[in-house]
Amino acid sequence: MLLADVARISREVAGTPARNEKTAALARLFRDAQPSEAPVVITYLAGRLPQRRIGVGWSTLRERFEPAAQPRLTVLGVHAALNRIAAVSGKGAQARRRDLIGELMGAATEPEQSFLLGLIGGELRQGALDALAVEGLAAAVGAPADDVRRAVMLGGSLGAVAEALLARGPDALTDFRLEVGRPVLPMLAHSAKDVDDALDRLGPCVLEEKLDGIRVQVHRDGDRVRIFTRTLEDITDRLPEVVAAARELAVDQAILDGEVIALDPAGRPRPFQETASRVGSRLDVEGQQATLPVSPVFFDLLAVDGRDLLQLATTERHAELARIAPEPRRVRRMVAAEPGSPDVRRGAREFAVGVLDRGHEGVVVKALDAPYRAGRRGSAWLKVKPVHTLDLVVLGAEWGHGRRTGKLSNLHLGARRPDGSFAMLGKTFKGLTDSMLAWQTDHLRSLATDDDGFVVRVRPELVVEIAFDGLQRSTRYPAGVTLRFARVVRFREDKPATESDTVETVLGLLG
Ligand SMILES: Nc1ncnc2c1ncn2[C@@H]1O[C@H](COP(=O)(O)OP(=O)(O)OP(=O)(O)O)[C@@H](O)[C@H]1O
Repeated sequence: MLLADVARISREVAGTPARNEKTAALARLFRDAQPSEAPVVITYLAGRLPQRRIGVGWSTLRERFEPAAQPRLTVLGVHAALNRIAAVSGKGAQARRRDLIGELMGAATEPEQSFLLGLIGGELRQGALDALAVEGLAAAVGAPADDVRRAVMLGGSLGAVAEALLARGPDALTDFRLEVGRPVLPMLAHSAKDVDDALDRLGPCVLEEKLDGIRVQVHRDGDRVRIFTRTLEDITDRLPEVVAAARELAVDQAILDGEVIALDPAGRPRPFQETASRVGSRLDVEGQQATLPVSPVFFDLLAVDGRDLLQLATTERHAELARIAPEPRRVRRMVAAEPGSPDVRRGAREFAVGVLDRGHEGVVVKALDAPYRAGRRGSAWLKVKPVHTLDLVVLGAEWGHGRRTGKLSNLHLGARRPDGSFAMLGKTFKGLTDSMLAWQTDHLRSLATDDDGFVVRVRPELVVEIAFDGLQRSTRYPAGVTLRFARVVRFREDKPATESDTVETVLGLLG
């Protein structure tokens, strides 16, 4: 398949507001794709690079390259070229990368050049593309879209499902079952205003402490244990104590959902940043384990000894979890089977206060009869936190002055639009400690697409959690609102930009 075909369909999809036209265009493209091309085509359409980063900076991308007259670049050829660029390292790497980009751009026509530049610079991102691609793929192979969606959820990757479907048709869907060792996307929560609001919306439910750690999915098969993050990254080697804890469970095979968290000797949580840096680090694991051990605390069980529990009700899954995991390895919970009763409501409020007193973040309230909806932000789980924060995406940062000279400081913050682009909501440098400033300067430089000496624009990938005192209407910002007294709480490296808060959520807070 030619890159030109992908670039053309990408423009068509972005250019029409009609969902059925978008899906039809994608279906046409998939019908023409070879199975092995599908995973790359899908990431390109979503505006992502399979290599994630290729180490090419904005100064190279800004250069003009003479375009080719005829389209002849193939998708797999471009993929291989970008792999070569990503692999360049050592002395003279910049110049070598520039040469390779020059070769690639020189072989591209003008529309292909602008597609490639958008792709490498992160400007083509289309957040909703994966959902559309599922529908396009289903239409291309004649399979029900729901079945394709479920296969993606259980297979962990749209690319793998697409490749199998294009190779073998709808029969391939039976390959994608819940399997120990293969992670699935976790179920996510919506927000509720307070405990009463959550009880009203859910009916019979269970309240659980919301631990402020890092979400993990732990797979155990005999002695083999694997640990995955919420973005399905394998972090087993970083957490030997979690592996050991999983081996102690009274079970042979299981998939567990939970949180890892660093606790002090009294069982109170240590600051989130400590847990996050421990989980994020591959260096000196043994030393770190000695100084900052983390504990897994589980709240769900997806499979046990060959049985898939996803369709079972919360109550039944929790009963199975209680059977295999001892109490300290499970979150504390309180069942509210009759949420209409004043006593139960009072008890629920007291439970939430007790959770905060123990230093945790809030509660997650879950409907008792709900199945586990992997990969979905379902309305069966509602989180209640006393401090409202937003997870926004860094769009750029300004060079600091005075004490902050040479550091990237004032952050430009964006909320996600339905089409995957971002609307800037405001700026802040409040709440940033010296070590956060140093970290963000390094990190944002690696995402830079432009630097005019005042503002560095970056690929919209870094999520930051922002506290604020309220919203105010503003004609200066595109969504018509800005944040009052915004301050950075922490970086959310565990959260992809596609799951950051949306403009709709922000406008909903205006009341
Ligand atoms: N008992 C619990 N049940 C479910 N999730 C929990 C629980 N305790 C802590 N968590 C964490 O809270 C998150 C639930 O909120 P959500 O699904 O919206 O993810 P999030 O956007 O990362 O949320 P937040 O930023 O509030 O942690 C989970 O991803 C998980 O990491």
